[in-house]
Order: sequence, then structure tokens, then C-alpha cells
Amino acid sequence: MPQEGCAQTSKWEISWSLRTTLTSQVLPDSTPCVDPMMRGLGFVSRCMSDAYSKDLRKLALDISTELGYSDFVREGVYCMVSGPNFETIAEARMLQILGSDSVGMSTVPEVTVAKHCGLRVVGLSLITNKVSLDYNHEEKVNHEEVLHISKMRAEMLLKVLNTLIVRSHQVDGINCN
Ligand SMILES: O=P(O)(O)O[C@H]1O[C@H](CO)[C@@H](O)[C@H]1O
Ligand code: HPA
Repeated sequence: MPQEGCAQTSKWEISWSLRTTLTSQVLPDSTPCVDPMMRGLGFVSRCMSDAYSKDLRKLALDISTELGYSDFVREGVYCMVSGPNFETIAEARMLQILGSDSVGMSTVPEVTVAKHCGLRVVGLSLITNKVSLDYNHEEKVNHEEVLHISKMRAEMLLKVLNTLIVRSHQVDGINCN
């Protein structure tokens, strides 16, 4: 859900993610940690206030600047919807009121599992489309557009990721809480 004026093809660095305790399709009150497949790893109540590593976030921002991408890299709040359908306008408006800057489907459970496994996490999202917040707009989100923008920007994102992976070893150990 990029804000007005934020280019559609921006990369987005996540500072926080939002998964409320409201039970609805758009904000499911579920966590992958209670999935039977995850139980084998042992359920632990993990602190999520530091879900996204401060050091790795800084490193990702530094690398983006070095690569000349600072104009369109932003930090923000990412919210998940369960999908696979995109959100309605009313749902999108609700997410914005709750403080969300962007919306996706898979990153939050991935981060939850990674934290559960004791990994340090940084989240990078490629913003592929504008979310409709206006009933009068004719533009509609579609999966083809998401795939098209993803392919178009894959190379740039890979450059950031490759550099981040190599340099993340400079920031203490990669595999710690
Ligand atoms: O959750 P993120 O990574 O934003 O990706 C989302 O984007 C795709 C939907 O077009 C889905 O695969 C969903 O997982
Ligand atoms: N909403 C939810 N998930 C998404 C979107 C969106 O607009 N675009 C890509 N993944």
C-alpha cells in the first residue's frame, strides 16, 4: 500500500509488521507457530518487538544508498493479508488507519517462523502495485501486474540481496537472536 507519490516500483524496507489479534480474513489471528508441522520445533513465546534487526536494516539501507537506490527505498510498516485474494477498498482503508504502509501475504508468517528458529531477520519487499483506496478509481490490482513489476525489478533487488548476504557477516553472527 504505497503512499501517494511513492513510485510503484519502489523497494520497501520493513521496520515493523502488523498482525493484529482481530480475527477476520484480512487479519487472521493465526501464527505458523501453532501449525502441526511447526510443533516439532517446539513452541516458544518469542519476543517480536525486535523482529526486524536494527543492524541489518541499517546495512540494507546503506547498501541501497551505495547502489544508488536511495530515492526509492523506504522503511515502513508491512501488513499481511491471508490472500490469495487482494484486499477490498474498505479493508485497505482499515489497514491504512491502523498504520500500515504496505500490504502483502507471506512475509509476516515467514518472519514469525524465522524468529521462532532464532534467526536474525531483515525484510525487503518490492512494491509492485498501488492499493485502491478510492471507490471512484477504475484501476484494479491484478496478479499479472505484480508478476510484471517483479520481473522488471528482480535484478535490482538481487543486487541488494547479494550484497546484503555477503556483508551481513560483518554484522556479528548471522545466526543469533
Ligand atoms: O507477501 P509478499 O512477499 O508481499 O508477496 C505477496 O505477493 C503475492 C501476491 O501477488 C503473493 O505471493 C504474496 O505472498
Ligand atoms: N495486496 C496484498 N498482497 C499483495 C499485493 C496487494 O496489493 N500486491 C502484491 N501482493
